[in-house]
Amino acid sequence: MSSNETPRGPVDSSRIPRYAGPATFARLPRLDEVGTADVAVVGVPFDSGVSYRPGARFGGNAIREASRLLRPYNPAQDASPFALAQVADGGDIAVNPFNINEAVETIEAAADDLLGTGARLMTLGGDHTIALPLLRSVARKHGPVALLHFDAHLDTWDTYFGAEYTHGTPFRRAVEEGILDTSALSHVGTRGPLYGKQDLTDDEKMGFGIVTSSDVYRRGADEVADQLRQRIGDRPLYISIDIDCLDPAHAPGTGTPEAGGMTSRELLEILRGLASCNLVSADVVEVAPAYDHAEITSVAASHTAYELTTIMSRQIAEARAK
Ligand SMILES: N=C(N)NCCCC(=O)O
Ligand SMILES: [Zn+2]
Ligand SMILES: [Zn+2]
Repeated sequence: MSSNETPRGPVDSSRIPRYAGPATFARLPRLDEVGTADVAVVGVPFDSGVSYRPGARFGGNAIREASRLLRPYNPAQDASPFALAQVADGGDIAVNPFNINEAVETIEAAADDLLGTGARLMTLGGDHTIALPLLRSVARKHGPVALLHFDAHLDTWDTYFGAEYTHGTPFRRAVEEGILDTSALSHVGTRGPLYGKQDLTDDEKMGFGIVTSSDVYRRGADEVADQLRQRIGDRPLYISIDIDCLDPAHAPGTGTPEAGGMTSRELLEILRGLASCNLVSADVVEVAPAYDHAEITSVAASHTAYELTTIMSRQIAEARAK
């Protein structure tokens, strides 16, 4: 979208019932209907990298379905994200479910294409394996990026069954490849049993700081967001959200649930506290609708993606106004 064009927004739910028609994220136009977008929302139907329950390949479409109820004005950030910038749904990346190496390459190439048009990426669904190719592509454009990783798990393990590309290993690979800015790496929402104490030692050596789910509970979302914001500064930032950062009460529909997690309110509040960060792209992963009930998980995921797209749209509009 050029700066003098008005973005094409979502379908008007006061005229066309919000449950009618095929689902795009937030009822936004498809990318092919608008040509190019400032923020491209893209599904990544891939879950061949999981160590436990499969099903995150269906996450993107479940989030799109749950996002029908989102409305155009976000009072928490005092912004109408879809009027400030062109946000559009780019459909799904067609990923090989039988060959993880090829899937990783396909995701990286698709992300390169989209970022090459000038869009920021907001990906929906998939297992956490997909963060690696997305980070590779983002780092190719911006250089090593700061990473905020919301997750019950560290995802900095080495291999599973000898496999390097899995949903438990993307961030170790990313550190090895030099695509992360190791002065600004944080896990948020971490909890649950580990394989050994060494997991934490290894993770710290890679440069990660940890804000556990109990830290969030004790210190509160505002203080946590302030601390994260200071650490990130004005570096280009990638936010990766594994929906299992939430307590299973707030996100039952996921593959590796752990008790004692954050509430969806805490997650959304922390994200709002990061609104001034230079968010270049983001993902919401590990939504597995087969284990969901009443769309609890996909509703939480859709609101999470809404806050993230609001942050990106506001920044795009601010940069244009300068
Ligand atoms: N949900 C993600 N991304 N990772 C979980 C890995 C848990 C494990 O198998 O030890
Ligand atoms: Zn996880
Ligand atoms: Zn994860």
